[in-house]
Amino acid sequence: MVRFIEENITKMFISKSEVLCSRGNDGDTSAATKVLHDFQINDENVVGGGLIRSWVDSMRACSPTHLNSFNNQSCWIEEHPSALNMFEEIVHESEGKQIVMFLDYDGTLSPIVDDPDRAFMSKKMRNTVKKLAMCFPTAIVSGRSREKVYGFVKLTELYYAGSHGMDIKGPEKGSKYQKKNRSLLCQPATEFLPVITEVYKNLVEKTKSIPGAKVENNKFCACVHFRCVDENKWSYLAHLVRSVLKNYPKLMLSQGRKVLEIRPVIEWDKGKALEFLLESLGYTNCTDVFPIYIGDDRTDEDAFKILRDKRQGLGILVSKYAKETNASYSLQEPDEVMDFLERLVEWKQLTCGA
Ligand SMILES: O=P(O)(O)OC[C@H]1O[C@H](O[C@H]2O[C@H](CO)[C@@H](O)[C@H](O)[C@H]2O)[C@H](O)[C@@H](O)[C@@H]1O
Repeated sequence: MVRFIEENITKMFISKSEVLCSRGNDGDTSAATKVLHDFQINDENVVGGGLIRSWVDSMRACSPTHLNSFNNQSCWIEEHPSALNMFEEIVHESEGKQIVMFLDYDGTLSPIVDDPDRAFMSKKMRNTVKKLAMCFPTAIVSGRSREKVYGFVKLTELYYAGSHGMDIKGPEKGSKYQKKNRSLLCQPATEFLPVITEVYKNLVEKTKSIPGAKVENNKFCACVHFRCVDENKWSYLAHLVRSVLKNYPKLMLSQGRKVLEIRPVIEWDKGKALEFLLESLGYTNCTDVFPIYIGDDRTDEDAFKILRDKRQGLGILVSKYAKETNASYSLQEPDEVMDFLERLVEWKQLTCGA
């Protein structure tokens, strides 16, 4: 009986009543109840089971091995053409406007790797971003803590928006695009710092028995990595995460690339960070600004949507596969991002002598 429950809970395809009704010959209800308690399955979580299944299904669906089933690839490319192929059209559209660059980090400037602590960007990419920042105001917008993403990028002349935009800092004094020589800092979620620290510790404790699971403290948010966890255990891990989150009504869960993100329930995201940065740069309600946002993940969609809704600038999704997106263009991988950024630098130098 206990084995039956464990096997089925791991798959998350059963409800509490199904477990209790399907008592085996052993009739071991107390053991069943204990296992249910250990896994914290209750009616609320059974309802949440649908949510967990949908997270896990969409995480699976985003794996390259499953991706071919989404839509028609050639149709998607027609709708979201390569930003490299459309380069001339893009720069033509930006004519007479100030380009402002927004770059996501993981999967955009650095390739996706198993170990999040080793997601290094290449020297070539760093050099390209450095040149880019000489031509246009440039911001890195990442789910990671600002300090951590700065540790990877190591360029002082950029704006950094860490923790999904909840921790924004301007470039150091003397940088070309530093506005009015004043330092810039925006941290709309400071009151959540203690709770994030606490939930991070609880998640580490709760998930430590799952081989490959990794919890990352991203300062104003946290995340649980699924990438190195056996796919058969994804539902169980998602369930554990949800059971911890149940005790934190002011935190919410969202999904990224083989990761569940834990964030404060505040109206702030990468889209708001983009708006804040444009405002700080003096481009509120301006028609002569052309923001370009490049990102690969669901959290980047908030920024793509702002640009689409405002009909301002454009979003570029980094993906080899067809995905639902608010971006207008696509690039397949970080190497293509680098080529696109290089072309922008060359174009700027040719046309304006940056
Ligand atoms: O906004 P981003 O800069 O894209 O950050 C989002 C998350 O990126 C990192 O996780 C992702 O990249 C890892 C390294 O390649 C990969 O192992 C993981 O599966 C991806 O989800 C980062 O570790 C997270 O903290 C960020 O939230």
